[in-house]
Amino acid sequence: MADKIKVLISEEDVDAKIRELGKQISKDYEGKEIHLICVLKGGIYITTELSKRITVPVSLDFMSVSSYGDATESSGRVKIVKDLDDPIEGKDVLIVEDIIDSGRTLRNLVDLLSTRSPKSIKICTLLDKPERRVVEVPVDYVGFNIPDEFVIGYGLDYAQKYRNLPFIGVVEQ
Ligand SMILES: O=P(O)(O)OC[C@H]1O[C@H](OP(=O)(O)OP(=O)(O)O)[C@H](O)[C@@H]1O
Ligand code: HPA
Ligand SMILES: [Mg+2]
Repeated sequence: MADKIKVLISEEDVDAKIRELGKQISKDYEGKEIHLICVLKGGIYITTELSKRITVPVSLDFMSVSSYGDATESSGRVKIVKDLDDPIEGKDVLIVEDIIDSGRTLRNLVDLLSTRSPKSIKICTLLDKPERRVVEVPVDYVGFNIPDEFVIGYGLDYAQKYRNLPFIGVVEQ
């Protein structure tokens, strides 16, 4: 049976917010270059859209980490599935995520990448669930703060489905 999906944040609102984030980031990094790191798989949609709205020079790399698998709760462990292709030494790194939930994925990632001598590391996330935080993460750019609900769309999956929805939704049980 098809799942019933409720829209939480519309396509128009997501698009407008990403444009806004791109504008702010372009202003904050004026005169610099940004090395964007997309956290696969969830971060892919926001990364591509956001990068199109950034007006300073951008380079792009991908990292794949996984803590959820097909479950709806973080296992607490973060596995590196694919490392970056390029060194980040001396670069202004901006990590791009779809969501921060417990904070474990980004905490682990920031700790790991910090050992590689980047010039700076900042974080941009489309969604944040502050109520769910288990470990502290310094978040620089947030699209939307959302309540403690399991969301899908715009990169976010439920058992690997629904990443391709152009809005943020909730599966109604
Ligand atoms: O703050 P946390 O509790 O760590 O949760 C957030 C992370 O969980 C999801 O990724 P997931 O590990 O499910 O992999 P995916 O991006 O490939 O779906 C999401 O895309 C974030 O990366
Ligand atoms: O709410 C969520 N939805 C999908 N994946 C997730 N990973 C962390 N939180 C979520
Ligand atoms: Mg992810």
